[in-house]
Amino acid sequence: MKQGINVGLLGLGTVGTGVISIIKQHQQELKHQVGCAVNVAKVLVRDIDKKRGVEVEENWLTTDPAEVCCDPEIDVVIEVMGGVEDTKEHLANALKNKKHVVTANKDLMALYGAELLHLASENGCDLFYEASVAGGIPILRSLADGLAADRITKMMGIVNGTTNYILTKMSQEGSQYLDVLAQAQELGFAESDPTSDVEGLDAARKMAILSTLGFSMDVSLEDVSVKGISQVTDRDLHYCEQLGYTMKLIGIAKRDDDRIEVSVGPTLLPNDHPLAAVNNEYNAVYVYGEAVGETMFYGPGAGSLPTATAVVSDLVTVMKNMRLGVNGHTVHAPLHEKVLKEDKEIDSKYFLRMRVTDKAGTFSAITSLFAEYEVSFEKLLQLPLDGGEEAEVIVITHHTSKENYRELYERLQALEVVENVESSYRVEGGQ
Ligand SMILES: NC(=O)C1=CN([C@@H]2O[C@H](COP(=O)(O)OP(=O)(O)OC[C@H]3O[C@@H](n4cnc5c(N)ncnc54)[C@H](OP(=O)(O)O)[C@@H]3O)[C@@H](O)[C@H]2O)C=CC1
Ligand SMILES: N[C@@H](CC=O)C(=O)O
Ligand code: NA
Repeated sequence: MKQGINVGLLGLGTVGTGVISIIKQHQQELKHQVGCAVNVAKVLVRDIDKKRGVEVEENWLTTDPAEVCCDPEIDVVIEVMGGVEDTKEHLANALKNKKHVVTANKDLMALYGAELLHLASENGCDLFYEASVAGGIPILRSLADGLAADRITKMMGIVNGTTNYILTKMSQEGSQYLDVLAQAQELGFAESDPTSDVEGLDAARKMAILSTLGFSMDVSLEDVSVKGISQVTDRDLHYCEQLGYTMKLIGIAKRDDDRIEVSVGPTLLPNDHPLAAVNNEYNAVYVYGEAVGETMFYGPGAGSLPTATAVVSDLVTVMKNMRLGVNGHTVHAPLHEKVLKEDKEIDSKYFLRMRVTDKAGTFSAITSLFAEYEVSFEKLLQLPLDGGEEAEVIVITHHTSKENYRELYERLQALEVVENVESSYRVEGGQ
């Protein structure tokens, strides 16, 4: 093993700053674990003159990716810049130049993970991406190592810090959606374009990565049914509270007889459900294995130092592998062919909020339709709206298939007494 390991960074924003801080502050611990010093050699940024949140040494910064990805002195490239197509090219160059890669980039791994992992293997290099899912929680290594002997059947959790922060502040403090989103951006939780957070795409990418690893199937973003939180209103949250539920953006990946479903959407959880108590930018993932049963992983899902911890831990794994001479051996082709469930096989309970005409017969028209589709009510509320001519009906259904529910929903929208179905969310937990 040589005297020290040279690391090049692509990006020095929220996560990159945390990576440099940890490398500097934990140098003694790192050296103890891997037997040599960790040196930062080069850092790619867009703007060399920008003020940085950490002390930057002379000659570190560059705007030329080749100075990081092609420099023969650099052993490991840490990608914390984001982006997809150009970033993929930078990482492909790094791997072809025999550099190990650590990335926090779920957009990239959800789209090109398989291709990059094969390129890494071909070049005898490691490629690790723990920070890409649930920030500081060591969930990918738990699936790949700690639960490697088991057969995973379900993963369910909160995997986006920004939306959990927003929903927590809206529910608990009555904050306004746009104000809290701005706070999440300020705190460094949100993506550079927060649309991917609030529309559920970031969580969907993470669920695709989790399912690929957990189910050993090639699951892509297109396989994930996605709905975000941008349409969630104060009224929805008010009724959740009134009915004893908490709303969270939940990712669900389930396997039944080798047929899978993967989805992300605002979901009502009973207040005593463990995921209902996961607040702010914290994430949590339930993993069910046939042998182990239920396990739960909890921790900060976003933010500078928590995310950087995952990145630097991957770096430590690369360095331990270098010491043992076993880099580039982690890729496995998926064991199972991916088969997605049909909508008639996907089962759930639902919350519905409808604006209806407040007159005799409305209630019976609605209940008759539910009876026609054999969907029974778990909870039902009818409340007059201001003005007196309209009312709001809130329903929590018992279990039904996604296919049946979609048809019922369309028929409800078309009912003369229903002015509009204002919102509809999945409900998990309970009976
Ligand atoms: N923030 C978080 O909590 C988490 C983020 N991630 C992921 O980590 C990655 C980084 O996120 P984050 O640190 O928040 O992002 P930031 O926007 O804070 O930082 C991005 C950094 O990359 C540099 N950069 C971006 N594009 C280019 C480019 N084309 N050429 C050169 N430099 C570039 C920027 O340079 P400059 O500073 O000069 O503008 C900046 O230093 C993303 O993939 C994100 O999804 C993963 C988990 C958690
Ligand atoms: N924007 C992401 C950052 C971590 O992946 C989030 O909010 O979870
Ligand atoms: Na993680």
